[in-house]
Formats: sequence, structure tokens, C-alpha cells
Amino acid sequence: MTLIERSFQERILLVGVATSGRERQMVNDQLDELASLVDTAGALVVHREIQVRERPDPATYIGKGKVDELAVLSESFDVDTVVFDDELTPGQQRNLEKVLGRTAIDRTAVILDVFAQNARSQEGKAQVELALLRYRLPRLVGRRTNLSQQVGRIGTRGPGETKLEEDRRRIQERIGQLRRELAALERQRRLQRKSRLHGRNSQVALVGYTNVGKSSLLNALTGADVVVEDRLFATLDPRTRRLKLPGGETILLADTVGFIRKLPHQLIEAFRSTLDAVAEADLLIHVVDASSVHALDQMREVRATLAEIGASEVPELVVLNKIDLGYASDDLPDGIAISVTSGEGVNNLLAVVGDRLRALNRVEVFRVPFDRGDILAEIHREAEVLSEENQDDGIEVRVRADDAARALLRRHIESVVSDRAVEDTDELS
Ligand SMILES: Nc1nc2c(ncn2[C@@H]2O[C@H](COP(=O)(O)OP(=O)(O)OP(=O)(O)O)[C@@H](O)[C@H]2O)c(=O)[nH]1
Ligand SMILES: [Mg+2]
Repeated sequence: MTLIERSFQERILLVGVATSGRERQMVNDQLDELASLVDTAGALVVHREIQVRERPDPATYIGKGKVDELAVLSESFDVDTVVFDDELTPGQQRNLEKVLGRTAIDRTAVILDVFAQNARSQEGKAQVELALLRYRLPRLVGRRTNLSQQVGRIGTRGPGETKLEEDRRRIQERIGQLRRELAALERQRRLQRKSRLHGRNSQVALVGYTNVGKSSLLNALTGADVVVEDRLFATLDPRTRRLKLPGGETILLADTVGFIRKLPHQLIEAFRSTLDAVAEADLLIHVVDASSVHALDQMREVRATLAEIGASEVPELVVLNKIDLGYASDDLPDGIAISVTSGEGVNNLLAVVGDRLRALNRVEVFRVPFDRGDILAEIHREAEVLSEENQDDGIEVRVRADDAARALLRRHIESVVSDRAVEDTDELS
């Protein structure tokens, strides 16, 4: 959405804090990523500064002397906005703007800005607006009006913009309204998902750091026409496509929003319904950009976010993408190597996905004697029970279990369960 035509390119000064001299290089890398976020938002980084200090100053985040220094630098570089790599408290932001005489924003505001510019669907727009309003609400009071009226800059754009000047009560009302809207959309989504589940197609979700090639892979596999761009957070309205695996089984493959270091809480909350689909998936395809020197860090960030959305228990298949560009490091974990660009490894990936799903979804039937409630309880703990039916000699329990749970159940139950019928039906076919 181009809300405001930009008549100037906003000039940005980046600021990071390293807690020790040794951390400097790491923080510099993090500023590289912040710079690409700023670039994606359409602004220009003209200078960067790193301060080494043990912990942030509660009043000004960086040291007071450093703030004065930044004010001078901002003048000489003709800086419009100073962007800090960490989340600033509303108080820090106010104090910094007072001394700097220009807008001070944080990494969260930049990410929210990129999201605001990229949202397309009704749900995506509502989610972003909700996140923006919740971020801005505590920051409204005491903001210098001449600063908040500078429109068209990072942190001022987005669907909430005209509402910015309204009072807190109006904003809170809008937040409530958005919540209800999103809840309604989520109910709709749930119904759709239920009816899909009814068809018992496995749900597979593509997850990964932003810009690793998730949407490219979805397109390559399903012939979908999803937006692929060499920019961060190209996908905010994830699509799901049906896909036939080489074994003949059909799966539902879902694209998702890319993750990033310090993905703002407001966004995770606002995108909860979208991300729920990840937590409910049967299998995650964790796409990694093997050509990035930061691949391992990025994987860690992705897993931390997966844990935050309650998806850490979902089985994960690691896919190392962009191998046409070569591996950036030797210590990447095992994974299916592919290149969406050259097509290498993609068919193999499909075969592996099929194998993994079959291993995950096998149905097994146990006949449990009537007097062994303990075993029944164990089965319920270890596997997804599909049905229970009383027979002459016991209860017949049909379960869906992965290999590990199946092996465990077999070991525990072998001795007492007679007449165990092993169906080993493959649910997918
Ligand atoms: N060289 C190379 N580039 C690739 C490959 N796969 C994807 N890309 C490029 O990587 C960039 C990002 O691709 P996307 O598919 O938009 O990535 P994404 O993970 O969906 O990104 P977000 O939606 O922003 O999180 C694009 O410029 C793609 O053309 C690959 O195998 N090799
Ligand atoms: Mg994408």
C-alpha cells in the first residue's frame, strides 16, 4: 500500500550496543540485518555507530555523552531518523528525541513498518494494524507533536496512521474492534481447516527465516503464483496449496510469514491465528539459506520463535536451500540439500516428505484386555487415538502414532496384549 508518496529519501543513522569489545563484530552483523530492514522500508542508511557498554542506560539506552555525540553526527550526516537495534522504552524514546532533535525509533518500529507496507489481504492488514496500535499506544503520550506529524517516515506509516492523533480511548476501541474482526476470520479459518482435516490430508508448513526461499519453494512445488521477492517479509498473507507427492498421496502445503531475530511480540500476538497453522501442522519443512554465513544463528532464531508459538513439538525436516550459491559454512546440520533456482534436490525432497509423513501417520490397532486400564491410559498418552471399540476379548484401539511412539507401545504392550492386529495402514494412500 503506498499511503504516502515519498518526496525524499529518509536518511538513517543506525545505533547498536555491544556489551563487550568482543561482541562488536556480532553487533555489526546485526546492524547489517537492520540496514537491510531499513532498506526494505525504503530509507537510506548514511552512518552507523556501535557503543560498548555493559548494560543499556535506563533513561537514554546509550550513555548520555554518546547521545550528545549522536546529535552532532546527525547534524553532519543530515540524518532524519536515528534507529536503535533494540526495543526502546517509551521513556527512552522521548528522552532521546529531546536531545537528538529528530525522530528516534527502534528495530521493532522498522519491522512493523515493513509489515505495514507489505500487508495485502484483509486479515494481514488487520493483523498489522493491531500490532502497530499496540506498539504505539504506550508511546503516544508526550511525543513531540512536530515529530509525530512528520509523515511518510519509518514508524509513522501504516494503517494506523490517521488514528495516531486520536486519543487513547479511540485507539483502544479500535484495538477491540480489530480483535473481534480477527477472531471472526480465525473462526472461518478453523472451519476451513476442519473440513480439510476431514479429508485427512496431511498438513505441511514451510517455515524459516525471512528471505530463505519458502515462497519460491511453494511455487516450484505447486505451480502457485505466490509473490517471491528479494526483500524481507515478502509474504504476509500465507497461501496454502494442494500438492501430490510422488507416492500419490495429497498434502496441503502452507507458506508462512518469515521469522527474524527479535520478531516483535506485538506481531507474534497479532499473527497468532496464522501461526497456529504452523503449530497444528503434521510436519514442518524448515527452509534454511545454506549460502548465508548466518544460517546457524537464523535456525536458532526460527526454533526460538517456533517454541514461542507452541510449535516446537511438531516434527521438523531441515532443508538446505540455495546450494547453487555454495555452502557458507561447514557446520550446518544435516538436511535435504536443494536449490529452487536450479531444481536440484527438489524431487528428492518430495520423496523424503512422503516417507516422513508415512512414518508419522501409520495407523496401528491394539487389542487391550478389559482389565488393563493402565495400558489404555498409556496408549492415550503416547498416540493419537482414532477409535475405541469393545470386542469380545477386549477393547480394540486404533491409533495414529509416529515410529517412536509405536516402538514404545509395542515394547510395553507386547507381553500383555494378545492377538495384536497390526494393520500398518498407510493413512495417506
Ligand atoms: N540463488 C538462489 N536464490 C534463491 C533460491 N531460492 C530462492 N531464492 C531467492 O531468494 C529470494 C527470497 O525468496 P522468497 O521465496 O521470497 O523467500 P521467502 O522465504 O518466502 O521470504 P519471506 O516471504 O520474505 O519471508 C528471492 O530473490 C528468490 O529468487 C535458490 O535456490 N537459489
Ligand atoms: Mg515468502
